[in-house]
Parts: sequence; C-alpha cells; structure tokens
Amino acid sequence: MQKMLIEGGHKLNGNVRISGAKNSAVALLPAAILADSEVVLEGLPMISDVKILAHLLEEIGGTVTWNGDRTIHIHPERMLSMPLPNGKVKKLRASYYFMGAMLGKFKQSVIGLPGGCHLGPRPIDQHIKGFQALGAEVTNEQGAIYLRAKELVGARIYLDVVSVGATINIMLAAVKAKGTTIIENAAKEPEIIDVATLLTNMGAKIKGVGTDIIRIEGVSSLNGCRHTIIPDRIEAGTYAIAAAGAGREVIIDNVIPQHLESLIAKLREMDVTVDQSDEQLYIAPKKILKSVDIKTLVYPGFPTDLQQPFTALLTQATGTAVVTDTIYSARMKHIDELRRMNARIKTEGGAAIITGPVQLEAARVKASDLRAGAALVIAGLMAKGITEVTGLEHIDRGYENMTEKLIKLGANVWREDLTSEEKTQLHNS
Ligand SMILES: CC(=O)N[C@H]1[C@@H](OP(=O)(O)OP(=O)(O)OC[C@H]2O[C@@H](n3ccc(=O)[nH]c3=O)[C@H](O)[C@@H]2O)O[C@H](CO)[C@@H](O)[C@@H]1O
Ligand SMILES: C=C(OP(=O)(O)O)C(=O)O
Repeated sequence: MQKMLIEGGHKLNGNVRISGAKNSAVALLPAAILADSEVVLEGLPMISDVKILAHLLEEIGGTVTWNGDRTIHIHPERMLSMPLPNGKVKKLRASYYFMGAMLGKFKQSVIGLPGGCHLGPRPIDQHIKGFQALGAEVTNEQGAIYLRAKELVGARIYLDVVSVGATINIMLAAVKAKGTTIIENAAKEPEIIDVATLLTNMGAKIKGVGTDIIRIEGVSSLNGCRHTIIPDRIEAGTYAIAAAGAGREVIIDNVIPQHLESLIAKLREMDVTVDQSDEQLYIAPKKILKSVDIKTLVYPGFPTDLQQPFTALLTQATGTAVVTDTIYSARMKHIDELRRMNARIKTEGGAAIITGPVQLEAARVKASDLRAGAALVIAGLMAKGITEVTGLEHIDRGYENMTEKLIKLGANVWREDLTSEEKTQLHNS
C-alpha cells in the first residue's frame, strides 16, 4: 500500500499525453467475447480496471496476450459462460458488461453485482429491464445476477434514466439477437460510439449511436477485428483542470477537444485561456480566476466525472460557486477532505458552495473514490506544503502513470510505501 506525496507550488509546464479512455476500454474488452475470432485492441490505458478485465477474459477461457504494452490480442474461440459470482468482478463497475456480452454470446451468464466508485446508489435496473425485454429470465441469487434465455429477440426498450452502462450493455446483448432492437432515450457519450464502432467492425448492424435512439439489426455471427480506442476525455479534463489551477502553459496531447466542450466553456468563463487544435489543448490560466457555477448533466453536458476535480479548482477562484451533481447527488466525499486543506465549502440542499480564493494548506487526506483522488491531487499541487494522499487504489483504477505524467509537467510528486502504523491508522479511519 502506498501514498502519494505532492509538494505544492511547482507550476505545471509542458506537455502531457493522454491515454486511451477507461470507460471505452472497460466495455471494449468484454465486447470481444462476442467475436468468433481474434480481436485486437490498440491504445488501451494501463490501469487496474483494464488489467482486471483482461484477467476475467482469461478466467472464462479466452487467450489474452499483450503486444507492446498497450495492444491486446484476445482470442475468444474457447471462451465459455463461466459463472463469475465473486472475486475480481467486485473490484470495478464495468464487470457488468460481462452480463450483456455473455448473454449475447452464450444466452446465459452469472455475474456478481459490480463494485466501482461509491457515489451513492448505483442501481442496474435499466440494464435488467433491457435484458428482460430481449427475452432473458433474470434472477438475483445471493448477490449474483443470473441471466438465462432460450433465445434473444429484438425489442423496443425505453430507458427511464439516460444510462451509459445500460445503453452499452443492451447493445452488447442485442447485436446477435433475432430481429430489431431499438433503444430509446439512449446515452450519447463518446465511449458508446467507440464501442459501437468496434461492434460494427465485427459485423454488427447498429445505427443512431450518438443520438438518443439506437437501432440494432441482429446478426448471427460476429468476426474478429482490430480497433484503436479513443483518448480519455476525463483524464484530459483532469489535466486541463490541474493546469488551470496550478499551471503556467500546458499542452495536452492526444485529446479530442469536441469531447470536452462543456469543460472548455467553463474554463474560458473562468478566464483561463484555452486553445484547441485537432488533437491538442493548450491551457494557460490568468492570475485571477473567476468563479463559475456548474451542474453535471448527461453528455454533452458537464461530466459528473470532472465535478470533483473542478470543485478543487474552484477553491482558487474569486467569488462564490455552486456545484450541483444531477447524476450522482452523493458524489461529495471529496469535500470533507478539501476542507481539511483549508477549502471554504458548504453543502446546502445537495449542492456544494465554494468560496474562494483561499490558500490551500497541505494535509493528510484520503481518496474515497477515483475522481475524489484526482481532486485531492490537484488540491495538493495548489497547496502550501507537502500533501499526502492515500487510497491510491482508486486513482490507479483510472489514471495511467499519474505520478510520472505530473513529474514530466514539473510537479514534485512521488509515491512511498505506507508504514505499518499508517496502514493501521488507515484501516481504522
Ligand atoms: C464504467 C463507466 O462507464 N462508468 C461511467 C458510467 O457509469 P454508469 O454506467 O454506472 O452510470 P450511468 O450512466 O448508468 O448512470 C447514470 C445515472 O443513472 C442511474 N441509473 C443507471 C443505471 C440504471 O440501471 N439505473 C439507474 O438509476 C445512476 O444511478 C445514475 O444516477 O457513467 C457515469 C455517468 O456518466 C460515469 O460517472 C462513470 O464513470
Ligand atoms: C465513476 C467512475 O468510474 P466507475 O463507473 O468505473 O466506478 C469514474 O470513472 O469516475
């Protein structure tokens, strides 16, 4: 177990290269189950979620080889619908994609309820509703979801809430179903388009991704293919926010700026200079940042996954900002930790109200989830003194080589093993 130490006050400067998108990768890997021959995925991020999913593919009989460190070759020919009720599936959210992919391929699956960030309740009722509409019988037995179908038949499915996971999971189950499936009120995130691109390359017939109505004509078999993943807009956004709060001039490489329009608009409202080209963002903050309100929404609205890092940035802005998370109203565990660092944040009626600017002070803080971790690291870059962040297993789920990337930008950041006393303290906290 380790902690990250961040000596604040070193301005970020230079280039940072963004890795492949976590939320695409975690769906592309299970999607490979549906193919009859080799699937090659290029540009995967080297994060723990990806490593766990690759192991799960092996657990169900797949052959997985890494070529170079970011290209994976998956042979699905010997995969079986092995039950995965416990163990690794609980370590991440996206193990739920094994449900849709195994149901689509084998007409049955047994998967433990997923883990992932604790952001308040994260039901999967819309996934289940979709599987049932396609003809699956669904039972929950001792914390595992059992899915069985004689055959899957296309259906019209209206999502009661716009859900990334349910949209992708229903696509995975429907691509080999008999007839036509229509998903209404579908989510439109770029990662959904990336998954649909892979499935289309495999031979699936999907129309309308990126709109709220997706139409899928089932096919009887899917072949292997090669696919390059899109860049991670949330990782890019995290570095853009860090640059706005603790940077001089930062260039973010390997990004699709159109995926970050809501963030770019908010940074510009704060008076941060943001220039964009095809695959780069240039970020240069002014001395004084203006406060802005944010409200998280489904894509293309402001992403909930950037709410916590952005809240850290707002501690440096002049005025009062109101942050509302309409996707996960309980995604506020970073706030107590930011307060430990001298942030002036109140919570009222589910919103966070941040008054700034304040001089953040270093403290020992704990990441309760992935983006809370990113928020605390950003706060550490802006704080006086050496901040210690624990809970790095959350950060490692979604940020490849964060320490190395920050060092390259000029930050003074390093990791140390926890002493046994610190481990005990952490365990008891
Ligand atoms: C692996 C992955 O891609 N994770 C992302 C995905 O999570 P995930 O796919 O879990 O999030 P969803 O888009 O499904 O959730 C959106 C909202 O719908 C609710 N809901 C969802 C499904 C359902 O069956 N019933 C229901 O009520 C959720 O509680 C939440 O309030 O999208 C979230 C919202 O952009 C991001 O924060 C996560 O980073
Ligand atoms: C909430 C997140 O991830 P997950 O859905 O995988 O828990 C995230 O990426 O911010």
